[in-house]
Amino acid sequence: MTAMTAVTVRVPAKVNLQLAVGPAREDGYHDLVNVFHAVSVFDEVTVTAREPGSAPGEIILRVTGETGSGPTRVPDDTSNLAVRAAAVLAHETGAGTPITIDLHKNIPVAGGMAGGSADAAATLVACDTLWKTGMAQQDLLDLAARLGSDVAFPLLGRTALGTGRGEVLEPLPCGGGLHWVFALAEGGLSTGEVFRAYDRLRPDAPQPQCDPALVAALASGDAAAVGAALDNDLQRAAVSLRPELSHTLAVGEEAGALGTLVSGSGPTCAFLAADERDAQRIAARLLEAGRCARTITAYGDVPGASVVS
Ligand SMILES: C[C@@](CO)(OP(=O)(O)O)[C@H](O)COP(=O)(O)OP(=O)(O)OC[C@H]1O[C@@H](n2ccc(N)nc2=O)[C@H](O)[C@@H]1O
Ligand SMILES: Nc1ncnc2c1ncn2[C@@H]1O[C@H](COP(=O)(O)OP(=O)(O)O)[C@@H](O)[C@H]1O
Repeated sequence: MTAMTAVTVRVPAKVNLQLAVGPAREDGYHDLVNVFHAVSVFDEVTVTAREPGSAPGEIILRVTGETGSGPTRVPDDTSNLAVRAAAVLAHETGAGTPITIDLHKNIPVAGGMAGGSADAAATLVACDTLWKTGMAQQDLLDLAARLGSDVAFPLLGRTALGTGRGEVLEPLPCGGGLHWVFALAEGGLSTGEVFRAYDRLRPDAPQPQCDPALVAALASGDAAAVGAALDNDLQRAAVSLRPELSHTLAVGEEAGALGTLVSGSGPTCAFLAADERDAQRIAARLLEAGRCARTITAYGDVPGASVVS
């Protein structure tokens, strides 16, 4: 049998159906109630073993596709979350052999859809497979949480409730498919800056609570009720940094979306549609109104990071 030399993993983006944010903690993070929902916008991560004799531990990174621009551009050095994920797994297991990581990105960069976290999760799965480290799911989830608050979720995918800083996950049943339109903005927003704007706007933030109406609507697959329950505490903060987002949200509302909200820390706006045709119609209206750079239609929920070859 020949040794495996390359592993490709497909990993989804997320939208947050509820994002309730508590007050700033002493460690600078915020306690969250974060209802993650994985959608059919995928990055692909391929990890390839390099020739024996290459410097051990050295990781080469290549990034293609949606790479972003300006200060939020995807880094192509060791600060890239995918490289950090491979390095952490190698360090924990002692298994790291020289690899090349190819990221093919479709998830909008710094758009509040957790593309970097998705790449890190996919890299953990790809390296675990290539290096045959045989990590238990819970060990991968723990490693993921060390890399970032959002990195554990794309390992699970589907729909899940995240508490703590978002890394403590519990799957939530989603009884029916949901159809989405995402309106992409020019340039990204820094997650840390959005949380800081939130602290200025809500110095009195209460402890976050999960909305039972959303959980019930999801379980029964009632898209209209899910739309009515969508809620994001970071939305005001994101709009305060990018006032034009309020116009984008208004176009979706006028077009009759079942629900509208900023995705996570933004600036991507998410619109829940009744079905795929409705999603195409809302996307066309957003483009006609000239209120976004680009649209993507997608559905959820979808599985988490999985090996495709
Ligand atoms: C807001 C959310 C919603 O899912 O994601 P995005 O919409 O940006 O993708 C997440 O909470 C982002 O998760 P992630 O992007 O992994 O954040 P991290 O790397 O852990 O933290 C980046 C910065 O965000 C702030 N942060 C993050 C998570 C949290 N619970 N409280 C925070 O205050 C901190 O300022 C931290 O320095
Ligand atoms: N693999 C990666 N893909 C995208 N961004 C990355 C990656 N690794 C590190 N980053 C950094 O993380 C920032 C946030 O990117 P991203 O995860 O796409 O957005 P968000 O946190 O808004 O969901 C980027 O601006 C970039 O500087």
